[in-house]
Formats: sequence, structure tokens, C-alpha cells
Amino acid sequence: MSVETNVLEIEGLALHLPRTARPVLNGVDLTVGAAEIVALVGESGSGKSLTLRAALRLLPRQATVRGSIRIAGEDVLTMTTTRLRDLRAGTASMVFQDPRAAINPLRRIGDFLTESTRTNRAVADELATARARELLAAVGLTDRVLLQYPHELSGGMLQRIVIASALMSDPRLLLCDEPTTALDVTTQAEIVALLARIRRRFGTGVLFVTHDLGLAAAISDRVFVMYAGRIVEHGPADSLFGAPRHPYTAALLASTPRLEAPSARLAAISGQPPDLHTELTGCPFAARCPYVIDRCRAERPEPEEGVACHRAGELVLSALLEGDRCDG
Ligand SMILES: Nc1ncnc2c1ncn2[C@@H]1O[C@H](COP(=O)(O)OP(=O)(O)OP(=O)(O)O)[C@@H](O)[C@H]1O
Repeated sequence: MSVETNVLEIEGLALHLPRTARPVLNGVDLTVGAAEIVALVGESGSGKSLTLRAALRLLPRQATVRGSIRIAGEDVLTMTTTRLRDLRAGTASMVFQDPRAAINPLRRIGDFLTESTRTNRAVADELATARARELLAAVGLTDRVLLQYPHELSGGMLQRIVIASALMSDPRLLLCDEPTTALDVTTQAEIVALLARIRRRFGTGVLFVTHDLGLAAAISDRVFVMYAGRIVEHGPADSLFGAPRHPYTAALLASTPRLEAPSARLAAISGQPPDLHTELTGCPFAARCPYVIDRCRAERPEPEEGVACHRAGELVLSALLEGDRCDG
């Protein structure tokens, strides 16, 4: 591993699907450190989920992949399927949007929590149950749920159980795909607080995919902004949200409701992201960018100091962002 503390290192990841005009992921670079929460944000269809799934080689059939992915130093794309299975059962775990889809409705929660640990790690029943109790406490639930069935519990409780289950193997990396989207706002906030406690207590690195910038700001240390399969900007959450440097980040922020001004009229981003049948030359955001110049259409900007924009050095987007909002 090139940096000892990184639990996930993605370099130059490109993914091509059949019958498309361009790669669905194109040169993605992203890292997650130990005990770090990293958010991956962007509009629907930008490639967030595919990036997350690629980390565990959960790829669509016939996808062609280039680049490198390392989890805790191990090369995911070249490892054997046996090693990959062990990695998925141990070093890295995934949490999806809908907890009900992840839990067998016919099994008690206790069995759900302990069965993969018993099978994959040959751990004795008592030890697995002791670990399940410890993790239930860590996610704020009592042992009582061990004997309950999924239908007896709320969506928020089930998502806590899914998170407890993901932690059973003591993973170094937790991959979360919109884990709070199906939950109400209060429960959402509880799950966010829970993930923050978990990374402190267990040192787990978390990659958190969301299209909700407010959530990303609340939870993450660093943020990666994705557009049309490319990372257009990344950096510490405070500076990225306080002073965005890519026009797309600024546009996303301008279209996000703010706590301090929830009734302010939001500036929707005009136009649509390019679909996979559109070939792209130049900057992928050029067709929708208010600051576009000829060079943007002709030449693809490479990331420099965390931002891929030809005009990053001259634009002051935080000021423009305020101007884009009007009280309504
Ligand atoms: N298995 C697949 N086969 C074909 N196309 C796919 C497949 N999975 C995803 N895609 C396409 O790849 C693009 C990126 O999808 P992805 O799910 O990664 O986006 P996303 O940013 O996570 O969006 P959302 O927030 O809606 O989940 C989309 O255009 C999607 O239609």
C-alpha cells in the first residue's frame, strides 16, 4: 500500500459497458483513510454506485475495467475469486439503501447477525452471539431484537442491524450506498451520528455515496464530486462546501436547500447530464456550465490540486453562489 493509512485506494478506474459511446467511469481516483468518512456526491446516473460496487468487484456482466483498486493494500481487480470472497466477508462490508432487501424476512435477527460470521470464520455460536450483542449495543439496540423478526422492527432499526451485521467481521472499510435515503429525516440523522461513532470506535474507513449534499456536509471529512463518470472536484468537506472551485460543485450547492434559509428559491442546474450514448470531448460539464469558454469544449481538463476545470484559477464561485440564490 502506498500510503499506510489508506483503507481504499482507487486509481485511474475506468469502466466500459457494452453498447455505450463512452466509459461510464473514466479515470476515477479516490482514497479513504482509516477512520475517515469520505462522501461521493453527484446527480443521479453520474456513476457513484458503480464506483462503490467496483471497489468489491461487484460489476455488471460484460463490464470492462481498467485501473487499480486496493483495499487495505490488496489489489482487488487481480485477486483470486476465493480471496475476493474472503475480502467481502471480512475486510470490507457494504450497506445498501433498503435494509429490508438485505435481511431474510423469515429468519430471526440473531441468526441474521451471526450466520455469516459462523460460516465464514468458523466462529463458535457463543462467540458470534457475544459479538452480535456487543455490536447491537454499539448501534444503540438492545439484545431483545436477537429473537425478533424483521417485520417487527422499523426501517431505522433494521438499518442499524444491517450496519451491526456489516461490522461483525471487524472490517477496515465500510461501503455505504445511500444508506439513509429510505429513512425519515430524524432516523437519517441518527444513522449519520451512528456512523460517526463507529469510525471513531472501530477505526473503520467509510465511503458514503449520496446525492444529498446536506448529508455529505454533515457526515464527511472529505468529499469527492462526480460528474459523468469523472471526479471533477475533491477536498476537505469544509473548504469544498465553503468555497467550491468547480462550477458543477457550485451549481449542486446552489440547488441544495440550506438549513439557515430553507425557503430560499433554489437555482436548478439547467440541462441534463450527458447519457452514455453521448461521446464527450472536452469538459463533461461544458454543455451546462455558465462559465464555458471555447477551450472547455475542445480540451478535457485534467485534475489539478483537486479540481478539473480550465477556469478554476480565475473563478470565485463562493461569491457567485450567494448571487445565484434569491429569497423567495
Ligand atoms: N448493470 C448496468 N448495466 C447497464 N448500465 C448500467 C448498469 N448499472 C449502472 N448503469 C448505468 O451507469 C450509469 C451510472 O450508474 P450509477 O448507478 O453508478 O449512478 P449513480 O450516480 O449511483 O446514480 P443514482 O444516484 O441514481 O444511483 C447510469 O447511466 C446507469 O444507467
